[in-house]
Amino acid sequence: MPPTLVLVPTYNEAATIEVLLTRIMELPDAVHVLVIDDGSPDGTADLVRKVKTVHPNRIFLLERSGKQGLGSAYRAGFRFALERDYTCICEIDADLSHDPDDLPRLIEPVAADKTDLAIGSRYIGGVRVIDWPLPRLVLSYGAGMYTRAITRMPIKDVTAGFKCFHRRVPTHLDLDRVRSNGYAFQVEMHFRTWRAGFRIQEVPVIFTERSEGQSKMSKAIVREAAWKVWELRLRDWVGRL
Ligand SMILES: Nc1nc2c(ncn2[C@@H]2O[C@H](COP(=O)(O)OP(=O)(O)O[C@H]3O[C@H](CO)[C@@H](O)[C@H](O)[C@@H]3O)[C@@H](O)[C@H]2O)c(=O)[nH]1
Repeated sequence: MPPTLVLVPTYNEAATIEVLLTRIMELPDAVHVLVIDDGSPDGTADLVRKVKTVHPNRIFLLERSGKQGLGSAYRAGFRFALERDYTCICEIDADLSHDPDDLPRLIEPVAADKTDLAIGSRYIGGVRVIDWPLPRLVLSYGAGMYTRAITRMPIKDVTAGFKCFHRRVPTHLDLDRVRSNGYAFQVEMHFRTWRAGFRIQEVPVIFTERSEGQSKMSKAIVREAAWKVWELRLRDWVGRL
């Protein structure tokens, strides 16, 4: 497996972060983790430091002051990865809704140069979501239909947060231009990756609703995603993506 960095943004994920890190550490040694924590009041960073004492060379912690958004956390994570020698750069949620055992299935096609971005998809070959309340499932699935209708992006799970990029993708994309901060960050990265001509593959995964902690979904995040797709489409149309 090539040098791989798994980015984990966290805000109040003390209930699950230790288990997540321990499970990722069961993967081959080439897989490292960067947790980007936004000063979680529940002490998430202390727990990361605790697991880090066991794996000092594989776990990294970036501590930021105050909640600055998912997109901002990922931008910082990608910069960290690109300053170092990682070939594969993955994203995963901290709440165990994504199964860390699926990481090799996302890393392998990228490592074998069969694709530039492997997306862990909930919506190919049916709907693979466990325990999501119906309104949340309808919102996520509906957001996908809306986004695809406006952007024409050939991706089923447009808001997926579980994926693996080859480093050539974020190297090519100008991260300073990716301004979305909520879950729209995921849509914007997919759109820019696709429009830049990179290869994208969706890999079926099962998404299980978190049993601990709370989602950071908010009306502001939904609003941002709703107008962002129009902005991306229009920018692309006038050649100023
Ligand atoms: N550092 C940091 N991390 C954050 C912030 N906001 C959220 N996170 C972290 O980002 C991850 C995802 O946030 P959740 O709030 O758990 O997301 P969700 O509602 O379960 O979201 C699901 O749907 C989204 C939209 O479709 C997906 O983008 C996401 O991957 C997941 O599938 C979690 O690890 C959470 O701690 C923030 O402001 N700062």
